[in-house]
Amino acid sequence: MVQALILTGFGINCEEEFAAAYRLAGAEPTIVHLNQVLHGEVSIHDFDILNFPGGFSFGDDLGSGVVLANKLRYRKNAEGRTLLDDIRQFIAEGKFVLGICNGFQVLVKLGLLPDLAGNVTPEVTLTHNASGRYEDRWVRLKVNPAANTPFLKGMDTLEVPVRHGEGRLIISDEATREHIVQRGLNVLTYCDASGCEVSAYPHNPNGADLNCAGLTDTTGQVFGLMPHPEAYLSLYNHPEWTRRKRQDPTLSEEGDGLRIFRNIVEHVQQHATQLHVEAASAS
Ligand SMILES: NC(=O)CC[C@H](N)C(=O)O
Repeated sequence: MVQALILTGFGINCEEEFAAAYRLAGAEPTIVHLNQVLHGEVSIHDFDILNFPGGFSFGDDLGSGVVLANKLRYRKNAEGRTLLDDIRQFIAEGKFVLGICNGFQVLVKLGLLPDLAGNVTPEVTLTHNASGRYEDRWVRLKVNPAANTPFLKGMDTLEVPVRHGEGRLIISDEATREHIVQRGLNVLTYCDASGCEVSAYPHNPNGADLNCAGLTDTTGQVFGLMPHPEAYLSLYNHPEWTRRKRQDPTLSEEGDGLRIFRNIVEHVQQHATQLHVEAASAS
C-alpha cells in the first residue's frame, strides 16, 4: 500500500483532512508530529509521499512558514544531518513531496520550490495578500497544459477553497520568472467560472505574480499550492451542492480536490508495479 507521511505540530491544523484524502485515494496515511521525525523516531524514508499540511505554524511569526522552514534547514540530528538533507535524498530517490497553503509556504521558504538551480536557495517568496486581508472563500484554478507533474495528470480546471493571509507569490528576478514560465513550473493559475485565466481580484485572491496559485520543482516530484484541495473531497463540501445536484442529478459525488490525491497514489502504485515487473524479469 502507498504510504503517505503527514507532518503535524507547531500550529499545523489540516493533517486530518490530508489523512482523509489519502484514505479515500487508497493510500495509508500516517500523521506524525514533526519532532518525532526531527528526533529520529520516524524516518521519512519509510514512506512514498511526504506531506506538509496547512495551518499557522509558529503563529506565522517572522512570516508564514519561515520558522518551520528554518527548523528543517538548520536543526541537526545526532548524525549531524538536517531534515532538509533527508528530504533532498528522498526526492533524489524519486519520491514525492506535497505542500498545501502553510505547507506550500514552507516549501517555498525552504527553497525546494521552484529550486531551479538545485541548491535549495529560496528563489521566490510568498507574502501578504495584495488585498491586505485574510481571504477565505472558493476560487477556480486552471492547470497549465505545460505542467509536467503526476499530481495534476489529466486535469484541466478545479474549484477549491482558499484561506490564507500570505498567498501572494513574488518573483523579483526576471530570469527566474522566465525559467518558471519556460519550464511550465507555474502549474496552477486563477481563472473564472468558464476556465479563462483572470489575474484580477477577486479571481486572483492575493495578487500573485504570474497569477500563480501553485508551483512544482523541475522534476515535478515536489508540488505546492495555496488553495486547499484536501478541503474539497466530497461534493457535499461545496456551498452550492444542493443547487448543482438538482440541476444535474448525475453529478459526481467526488470533490475536485480528491483527483490530486488519486493521481499521485495511482502514480506511485503504477511505478511500484513497474519496478516489481522489472525485478522479476531481471531475476
Ligand atoms: N490555511 C493556511 O495554511 C494559512 C497559511 C498561513 N497561516 C497564512 O495565513 O497565509
